[in-house]
Amino acid sequence: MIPKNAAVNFMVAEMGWDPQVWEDPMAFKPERFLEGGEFDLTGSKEIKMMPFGAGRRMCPGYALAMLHLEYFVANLVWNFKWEAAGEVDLTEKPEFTVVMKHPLEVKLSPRVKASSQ
Ligand code: HEM
Repeated sequence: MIPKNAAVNFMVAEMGWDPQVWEDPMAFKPERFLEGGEFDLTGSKEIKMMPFGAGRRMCPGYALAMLHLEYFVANLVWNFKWEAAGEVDLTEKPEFTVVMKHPLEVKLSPRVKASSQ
């Protein structure tokens, strides 16, 4: 029984580390977020992650935010060549949010496009 006026916290990060929720949770597998993958952002079928909250008060701007983020990342990949400048170490460090213990260093170079002028 949850007492009246109790504050209820969801352990959102733990959800992401739970092998009962995610297959091989610590593996870097971005393809799991492809359409048709094990990823459900709205939590309509089940709640496996909740970056935009869940339920009736879920972020109403999530579709706009996702469009913007996809557009932003797509442009970064389209306009720049990304190469690791050293060893890539995905070890985590908890701060206000979870950050990389050894920050990623990249070598960025612009993808030169043929000018139309
Ligand atoms: C990456 C971008 C964003 C993230 C991670 C995010 C995340 C969230 C989260 C976690 C909540 C609380 C949901 C809950 O209480 O269960 C929320 C609420 C809300 N968000 Fe977002 N949001 C984003 C972008 C946006 C955008 C672009 C808009 C508007 C254009 C927006 C408008 C709102 C509003 C109005 C609420 C309050 C909804 C309510 O209380 O009924 N958000 N958002």
